[in-house]
Amino acid sequence: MMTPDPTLRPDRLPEDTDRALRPQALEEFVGQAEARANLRVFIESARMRGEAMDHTLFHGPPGLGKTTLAQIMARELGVGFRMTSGPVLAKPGDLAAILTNLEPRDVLFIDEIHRLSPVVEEVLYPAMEDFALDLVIGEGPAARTVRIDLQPFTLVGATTRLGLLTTPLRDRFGIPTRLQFYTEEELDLIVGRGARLLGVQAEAEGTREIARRARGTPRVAGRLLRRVVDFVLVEGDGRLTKEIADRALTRLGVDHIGLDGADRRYLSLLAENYGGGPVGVETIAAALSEARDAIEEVIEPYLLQQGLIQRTPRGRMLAAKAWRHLGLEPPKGPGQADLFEL
Ligand SMILES: Nc1ncnc2c1ncn2[C@@H]1O[C@H](COP(=O)(O)OP(=O)(O)OP(=O)(O)O)[C@@H](O)[C@H]1O
Ligand SMILES: [Mg+2]
Repeated sequence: MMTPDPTLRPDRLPEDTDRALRPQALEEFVGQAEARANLRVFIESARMRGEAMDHTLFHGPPGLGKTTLAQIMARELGVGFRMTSGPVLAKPGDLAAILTNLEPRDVLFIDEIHRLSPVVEEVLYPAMEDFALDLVIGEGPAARTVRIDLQPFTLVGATTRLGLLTTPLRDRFGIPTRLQFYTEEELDLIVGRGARLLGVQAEAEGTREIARRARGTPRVAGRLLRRVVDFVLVEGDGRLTKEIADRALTRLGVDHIGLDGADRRYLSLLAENYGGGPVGVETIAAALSEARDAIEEVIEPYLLQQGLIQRTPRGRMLAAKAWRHLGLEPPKGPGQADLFEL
């Protein structure tokens, strides 16, 4: 079995290899038409009023542009950008220090906001609602609460797991925005732009091939592009063609619909060990030796979107399309009948 290349996964690398390809303005940002159109209005309106834009929450699978959009928002609003993340904010004081140092109308970006600890989250409530910080001074019976005013700011939260956000936090975002997987056409534009930025001559069929196999995800498209460019330079004649893209991607274990080794291991497990399911996600995680979170956040969203698997109350099931993709006949046993009962 082919070991999946970890750098092809849409989740983050320690160092951000995406930086050079990251769009800087809303104008350059491809796709997410609805979100983009709405953001344009809210940004413009905030600018006209000279006020901080409403708090915004981006949610969706990794690599679809949440961090990118947060940075673009700050730039288009013409304000400062401060960035932190849920797990980094260990104590209420950590967040308080950041909040008291914000300039008027700044964007504060909190990544992985579903991983904020409850005591830190408490600090956010009055900050988001009233631009205020409630500090407890002293201890025991002498303790009292002092309210400190903050500069008005825009909190931008990002999460791959909307379901893990507490309701009070979720309710405080005026602009919740779900990011969708990208279409092949949109990814084609992103790959074409990337190729130009990397100074590579690309044929239309070549960028299209990468777009088709990018798992609906700009981050994956960017990584595949860089790998293909390596092949173009070393084995090709300097032009990114469909043939060299196909050869490179096949060598990297990315199949013709963009599934990588980990995706295929997931599908094969369901087919070969469980007759197509239903199988609980814990069982799948244990069998694949992957964290349950990684399965739910990284692998499954795309397989679900492609109609390769289904989520049922009793577990995950392989769809007919996945059986065919694996080159197998879908069984006509009771496993499949379950699908129609639901
Ligand atoms: N619409 C887009 N057009 C062009 N490139 C994009 C677009 N969206 C994202 N990218 C590229 O994909 C990379 C990943 O995007 P980003 O880091 O914003 O994803 P994310 O949603 O924050 O992911 P995570 O959940 O892992 O934090 C960016 O560096 C950028 O190069
Ligand atoms: Mg991000």
